[in-house]
Amino acid sequence: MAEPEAKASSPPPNGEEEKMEKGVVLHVQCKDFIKMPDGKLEQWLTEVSPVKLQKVFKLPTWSYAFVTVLPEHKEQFREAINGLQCRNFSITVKDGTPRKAPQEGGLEPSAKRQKIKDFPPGHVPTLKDVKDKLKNKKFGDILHKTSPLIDWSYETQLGMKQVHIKSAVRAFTKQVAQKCRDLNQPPPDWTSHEWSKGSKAPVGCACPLDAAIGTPNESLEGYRNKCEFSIGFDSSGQVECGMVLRITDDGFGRVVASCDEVPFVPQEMKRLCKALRDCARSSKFPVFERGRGWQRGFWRLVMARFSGTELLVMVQTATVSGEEKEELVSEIKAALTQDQVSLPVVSVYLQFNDEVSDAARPGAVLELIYGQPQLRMQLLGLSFDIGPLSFYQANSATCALLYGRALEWLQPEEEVTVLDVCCGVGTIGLCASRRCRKVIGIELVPEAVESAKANAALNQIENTEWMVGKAEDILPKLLQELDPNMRTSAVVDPPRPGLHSTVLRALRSCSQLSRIVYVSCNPDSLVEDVIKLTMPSENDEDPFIPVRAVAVDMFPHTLHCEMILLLERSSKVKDPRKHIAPAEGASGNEETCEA
Ligand SMILES: C[S@@+](CC[C@H](N)C(=O)[O-])C[C@H]1O[C@@H](n2cnc3c(N)ncnc32)[C@H](O)[C@@H]1O
Repeated sequence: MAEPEAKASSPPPNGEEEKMEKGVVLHVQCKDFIKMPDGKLEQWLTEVSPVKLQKVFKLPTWSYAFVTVLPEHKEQFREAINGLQCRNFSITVKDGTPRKAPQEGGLEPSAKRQKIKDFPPGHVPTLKDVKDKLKNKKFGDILHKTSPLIDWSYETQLGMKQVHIKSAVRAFTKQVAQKCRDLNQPPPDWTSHEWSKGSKAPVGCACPLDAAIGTPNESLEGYRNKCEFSIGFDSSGQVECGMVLRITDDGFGRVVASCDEVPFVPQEMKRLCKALRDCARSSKFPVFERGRGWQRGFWRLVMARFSGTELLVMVQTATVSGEEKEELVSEIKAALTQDQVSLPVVSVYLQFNDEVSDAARPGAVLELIYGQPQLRMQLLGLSFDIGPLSFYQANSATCALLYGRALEWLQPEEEVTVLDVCCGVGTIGLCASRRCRKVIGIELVPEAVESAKANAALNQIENTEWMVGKAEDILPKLLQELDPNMRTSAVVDPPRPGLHSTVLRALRSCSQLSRIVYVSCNPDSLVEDVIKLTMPSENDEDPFIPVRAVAVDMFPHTLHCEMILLLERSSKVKDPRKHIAPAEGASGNEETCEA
C-alpha cells in the first residue's frame, strides 16, 4: 500500500497557452507513465504517434500526460494510441482541458464559466464527486486543500470510503463477467447475482464487505507519523515552511502555507516547521526558487517522522559545499536541537537535491548531521528501526488495525511459508513470522531491506529471509524453485500503480500458493490486478476468487482510501449459492438444493 503524500496535490499544467490554443489537448493516461521521465515519454509517444505532436506535458508524479495535437489530427491520434500497450498497461486517451492563465486572485475563467456548485445540505457525495469538485477549485484554503472531507462528520467520511471500495469490488466483478462474455466463454460463478446473494455481498459484488475500519477517535488529529513540508514563499511573499497551497501561474513555483490548521499534522511537527521557518528567514542562504529554464537558492523541503515521542528530520537543500556547508549544518542544528527550541529531535539528515523536481535522485547525497541514524517505532508488540528513506505506514494507530485484519485473513499457520511482496521494512512479515514456518520478504529499496534484516534481529526473529530488488525480477524464479509441497500464502502491498503483470502471472501460476491478502492504497489499480488474478483461463483450472473485502481509513479527512481483499483458489472456496434458503413453497431438501 503506497503512502499518499502529506502535501497538497499539484493542479494540472499551465503555460504555453498560445500553442495550446492552436492545438487540441488530449489527456493520455497509462499506469506505466508514472515510471517514465517526461522526456522519455515524449520520445516514445513521438515514435508511436502517426501524427506530429505539438507538445507533451507530464510531471514526474503523474500517470498521465497532456498531449497537444492539431485539431485535424485529433481523431487519428486517438485511434492509434487509445488501447495501445505501453510496457505492461494499456493507454487511454480522453479529451483534455486546455487551460488559460488564472487571473490574479480569482478562479480561472473556464472554471468560473463552469459554475462550481456546492453540494446541497445533507447530500453525501462520493469521493470522486469531491475530487472532481476540487479540480475546479483553484484557490482554496490550506485546510480544505489538504483535508477535503473535513466538513463531513467522521462517520460520514467512513461511509464514503465504504462506498468507494464497494465500487471497486463491483467494478472487477462486472469486468470479469464482461470480458468472459466478450471471449465467448461462460463468466465464472462468482460473478453471478445468486453467488453474491448467497455470500451476503452487496448487489453486484462478488464478495461481502466488512464494516469499514476507521482511525480511532483519539487519533483523528495529528495522526500522521510522517509528513513532508515545503520551504518557500507564502501568498504575501514571506518565507514559510508548510504545505503547498498552489502552483504559481508559470507552472513551476509553489505558494506555501503554514500547516498550523492542518488536522493530520502532529503538534511536534507544527513546532518543527516554525523552527525551520524562522531559521530559513534569518539564514544567509536564500530559499530555493525555480522557473522555466532557471533555478536558484537553497532551502527546499523538510521530511519529518514522529514515533510518538521522538522526531527524525531530513532537510533537503540544493548542494552547498566546503565552509558554506558547515555554516548551513550549524544553522540547521541550532534551529532544531538547542534547548530553548525543546523539540524531541533525535536524528537530523541533510539531503542535497539539484533537480527541478522535489523528488531527489535515488543516489542523492544524504548525510546524517546529528544524532542517531534511525527512529524506533512500536507496532503490535514489535520494535522497528527506520531510516529516512524507507516506507513505513504513515498512521501508526490505524496501521495496527490494518495489519491485524490482514493477518487474520492470511492465517499464517505453522506449516505455511508467507511471502511478503513489497515488504518495506518488513513490518507485515515480521508480525506474521511468529505464527508461520518462514517469511520471505521482497522489497525494492535496499535501505528498507537492511532495516527488515535489522528489525528481525532486534525482535529476535529467525525464520525470515529478505530479498532486495524488483518483485517482477525476483518472484518468478523464487516461486518456480519453491518446494512443490510447501504450503504458501502471500501478502502483497504494492505502491499506487499496483503489481507488475509478471508478478501477477507468477502468483497465479504457483500451485503451492493458496491464499493472497491484497493490501491496496489504490482501489483503481487493485481492480485491474484482481481481474488478472481471477479471470478464468484455458491453461489454468484454478484461478483465484475474491472472498472478502474491507475499507481501511488510514487518512481521515482526505480522499485516500485503503482496502484489503482476500483471494483464495477457486478449488478451495465453497459455493455460497448452496446456502441460499429455498424460496417459500419450494419443494426439496438441502441435499437437492446442493445438487
Ligand atoms: C505500500 S509500501 C508497503 C510496505 C510494507 N508492506 C508496509 O506495510 O510497510 C510499498 C513498498 O513497495 C516497494 N516497491 C515499489 N515497487 C516495488 C517493486 N517493483 N518490487 C518490490 N518492491 C517495490 C516500495 O519501496 C515500498 O516499500
